[in-house]
Amino acid sequence: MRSDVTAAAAALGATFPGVTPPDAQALRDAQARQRDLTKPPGSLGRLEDVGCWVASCQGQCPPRELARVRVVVFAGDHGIARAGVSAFPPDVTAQMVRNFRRGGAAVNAIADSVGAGVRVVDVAVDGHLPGADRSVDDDAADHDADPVRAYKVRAASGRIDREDALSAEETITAIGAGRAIADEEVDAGADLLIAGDMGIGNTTPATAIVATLTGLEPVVAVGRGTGIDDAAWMRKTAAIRDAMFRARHFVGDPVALLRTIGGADLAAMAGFLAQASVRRTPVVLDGLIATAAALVAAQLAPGCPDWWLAGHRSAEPAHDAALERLHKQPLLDFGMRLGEGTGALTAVPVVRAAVATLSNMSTFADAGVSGAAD
Ligand SMILES: Cc1cc2ncn([C@H]3O[C@H](COP(=O)(O)O)[C@@H](O)[C@H]3O)c2cc1C
Ligand SMILES: O=C(O)c1cccnc1
Repeated sequence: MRSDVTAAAAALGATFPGVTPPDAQALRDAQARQRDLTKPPGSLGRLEDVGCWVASCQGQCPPRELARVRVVVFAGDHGIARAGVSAFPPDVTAQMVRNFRRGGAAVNAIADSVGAGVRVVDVAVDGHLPGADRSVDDDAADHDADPVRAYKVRAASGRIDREDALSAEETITAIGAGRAIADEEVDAGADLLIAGDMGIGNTTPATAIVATLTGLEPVVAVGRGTGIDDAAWMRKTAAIRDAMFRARHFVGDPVALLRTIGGADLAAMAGFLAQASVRRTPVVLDGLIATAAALVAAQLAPGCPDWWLAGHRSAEPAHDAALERLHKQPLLDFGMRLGEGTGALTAVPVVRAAVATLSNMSTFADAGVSGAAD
């Protein structure tokens, strides 16, 4: 039976109001201020662009220091994981959710180091897998009242090479869940949002979505995920080929794409990323999973990519294609391939440096420093 929360999420639906662009006047003010600061014009390189982007998102120059950076980790299992496409067993998803809650995952460590908050949402974790570690849920005394499960759509999305990931109703509920979560975060004062992922097998639907939307051949798009061997890579490539065939008519239909070859986590992330833009809140994109969801969100709510910055370039080949399609140049290129929001979080200090320089440096006039010779 549906909870009040998921019914409310479904009511939000997949039809988005228009996305308004970041503030053009604040952008011009920021660009002018960059020229007045005590440095040769342009000498801070892309840091200057990032600072200007934050100012335009905030609608003010100089921009405010980021006070509440939040990462929401969308956890969900995928039926395709049973096809041997990952180096790890599906049980790891639920086990990692427990690890996130205890603060022991990479996302927790990096978030702590950059002063960000982490929220985990179980949208489709499978708690009943054969051989699953049942003890992972022991921490939650009352499962129904557990906030991590408030937006649960289903247990594991469908096996996308053979069946739809979601029903039509589940797809709308999942998109609405992501929207509701973005609303909650913005209402609680978030000034920078990150979508993270946790779900064994999730590079398979993410790659299938990116390849479908960018026209990539599966053999070019498929990466090693958690570190699969050649045999698993061949199984994964076949699964992605079959999934792409099932979705071939849905290149222009983002809701159908999420339903056929996405999943509840990807749908919720897409809703979250689109709604952040509706709410005029900047986002740093993470790796392949988040960027696959972003490509779909860009179809759901045209104009939302203006509110996004690419945090890093994942080692996954399909991530590059997705970034290119979004015209995004990533801030970092560290060979990271973890997800969870870790790549985006690692880029947060760069964003903070961009804001700090634009806000706190003196102008030539204030500091009594001579400008460039005529
Ligand atoms: C311990 C562990 C922690 C993770 N944190 C994120 N992922 C990431 O790796 C998985 C995707 O790769 P694939 O498609 O190959 O399964 C997802 O769980 C993703 O969130 C993890 C994976 C593991 C094993
Ligand atoms: O780029 C990502 O987000 C990614 C890559 C590998 C495994 N999990 C996530």
